[in-house]
Amino acid sequence: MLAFALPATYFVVKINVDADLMLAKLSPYYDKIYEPAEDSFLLLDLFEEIGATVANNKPRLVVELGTGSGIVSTFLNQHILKNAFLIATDINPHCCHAAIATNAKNAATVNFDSIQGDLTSSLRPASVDLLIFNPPYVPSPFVPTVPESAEDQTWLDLALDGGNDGMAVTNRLLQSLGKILAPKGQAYILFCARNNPSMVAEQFLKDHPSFRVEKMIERKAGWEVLSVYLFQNTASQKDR
Ligand SMILES: C[S@@+](CC[C@H](N)C(=O)[O-])C[C@H]1O[C@@H](n2cnc3c(N)ncnc32)[C@H](O)[C@@H]1O
Repeated sequence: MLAFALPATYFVVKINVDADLMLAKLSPYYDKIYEPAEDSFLLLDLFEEIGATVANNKPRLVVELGTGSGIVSTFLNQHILKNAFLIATDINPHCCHAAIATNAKNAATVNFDSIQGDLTSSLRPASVDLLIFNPPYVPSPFVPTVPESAEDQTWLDLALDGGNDGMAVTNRLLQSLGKILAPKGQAYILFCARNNPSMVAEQFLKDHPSFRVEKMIERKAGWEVLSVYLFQNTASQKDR
């Protein structure tokens, strides 16, 4: 079992990946960023299980989109991918600060940074070897508008509301995946059952014949069923 801690300024917390989570909500970020939850832990459990395989691929640039507290990318940095460069991105600036603090608390390495931005907009095409995204996946009437100032109180609304079918944000990523992944690059994307992930995967494969898609893990979380799918670019450098 792997132990993990978030910074004291954020949560006083020690997480055992399989079990306990104790939060003391004392932080400057509290109420502004997404607290680690069942979806975050599903990703940690998956990477704990397949960590050796992921590390064997020797990804050089690893990007977590929508990093929230930074728990997933810090976990990867600390336990799985010690030689990669990790970028934790989020549209919410408070998450970028929290992710840097979480990493500094746990891994204290220089191979980690954070960028505020919309999905992959700040990244070079064909540059990402490993991409991870736990998106706003909950079906909702609309996707909240992005606040104009850091002081706005509505940043957290962007964490869960995913618009129609909960797929508005994820669909935008899927449309850019073929462009942003490096040759042989991989993306691990989390879905809830209401996103209809098997249908999404089928349609994606029709549009992207050079990809392979596989369901990696699925778990009931309360009344929701969560899963993580791997989208693998099988095109090599030569094919591009
Ligand atoms: C469900 S939370 C996941 C947080 C964290 N990765 C975790 O697993 O605990 C979704 C995150 O995506 C971010 N987000 C929403 N829309 C985004 C966008 N267009 N670009 C980048 N990040 C976005 C939210 O701010 C939020 O931090």
